[in-house]
Amino acid sequence: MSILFKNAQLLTEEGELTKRDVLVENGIVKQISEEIADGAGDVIDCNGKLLSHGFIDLHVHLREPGGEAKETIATGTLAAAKGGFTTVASMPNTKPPIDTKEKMINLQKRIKETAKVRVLPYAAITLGQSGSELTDFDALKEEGAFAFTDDGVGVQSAGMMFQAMKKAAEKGYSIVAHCEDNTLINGGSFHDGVFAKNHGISGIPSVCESVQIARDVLLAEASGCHYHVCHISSKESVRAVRDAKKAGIRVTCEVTPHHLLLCDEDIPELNPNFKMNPPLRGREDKKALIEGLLDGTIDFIATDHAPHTMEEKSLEVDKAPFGIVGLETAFPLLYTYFVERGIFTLKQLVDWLTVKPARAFNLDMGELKEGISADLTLIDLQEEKRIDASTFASKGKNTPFNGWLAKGWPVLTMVDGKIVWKRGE
Ligand SMILES: NC(=O)N[C@@H](CC(=O)O)C(=O)O
Ligand SMILES: [Zn+2]
Ligand SMILES: [Zn+2]
Repeated sequence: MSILFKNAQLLTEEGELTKRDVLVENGIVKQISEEIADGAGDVIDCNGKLLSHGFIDLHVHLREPGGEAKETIATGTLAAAKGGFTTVASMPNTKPPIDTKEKMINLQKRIKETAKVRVLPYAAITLGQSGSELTDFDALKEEGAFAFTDDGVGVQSAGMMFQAMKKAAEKGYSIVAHCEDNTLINGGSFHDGVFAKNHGISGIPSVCESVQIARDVLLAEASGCHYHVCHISSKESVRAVRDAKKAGIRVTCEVTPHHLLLCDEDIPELNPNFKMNPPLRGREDKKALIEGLLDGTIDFIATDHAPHTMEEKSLEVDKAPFGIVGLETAFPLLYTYFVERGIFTLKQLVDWLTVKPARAFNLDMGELKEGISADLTLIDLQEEKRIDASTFASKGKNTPFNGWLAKGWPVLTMVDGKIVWKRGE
């Protein structure tokens, strides 16, 4: 079984685009050269489109088990494939949360049966994500847990977090944190900034996140564990991570496309599609996130794809759940609003979606070169269209970007040498 990609554009180490042919054989990238003659297998004429290593999203919510009305492994991973992602890491805040070996075994079975792309399942740090008792890390790891997180809630007690980190450090596991101090949420749905003020509502202050990051980097230092911060959103948080990295602490962090693209001034009205956790912060915060990516404080981009049903998102804003979808719009939005505007280079953007997340977690993937598993995505950088949530493969249509014009749409996604999604099919 072989597939030959003809006339593709590949990014070089220096960030230049060069024309190459790429031969995939038995699931492996067999050869990359200027010209490869047609053989017995299929030929795909890329016609100058960008061929990249498949994108890696280490923060998605697939909602199975228990949340199938919002998303399933099948629909979420099809959405991933449509967005050019070949690997996603799924969050364990399902119903019930993935906190025991048995639940992990069942989840792995469902992944095997229904996933369209690679899925790396996270397990919970604490039983029921309740913050009071650690899960059995070793047993969960044995069943393929990717790392440990209570995403959806912060681990409230420093003592519990320290225990988790010490245990993780012993075995070389990663602790991944949603940072949110429950005593500082303030009953808010939006950031404690201009939007909340204009609407006379209470907001979630930045310290709600940053105090927990500051606490955790010190715990990471004392325990020696690899500590990763989810969806970093405020300028103080970026500073805390920057200082920690300078001090030699093993901390990494991710930022979402929506926190890079939007701030609270962009929220048009009390609209649940602009409600997510952490909230869209101020203009200065958005600027700090972009700077943090550019100076290496922020390691990579992850979508925090968080689908909810139309019914849930039609509730009044304070009753609607937090979260927005992101898999099918991440690349075109970032390409259009950052690369085309000269803020990021194409190489930087692709690295933040491929090799950078892989490196942060020591995954042996992320670079397009001979010998790798053929996880590839083909992108039409010229195609421009309006985002239309009704066409999403995801069950979740909850996006603040509906109607936005964006360029750079994936047209084909391959995992392990198999085409898992192709435009028009
Ligand atoms: N990001 C969100 O707003 N929501 C996530 C939870 C989370 O990522 O914290 C969800 O599970 O819906
Ligand atoms: Zn979270
Ligand atoms: Zn999340």
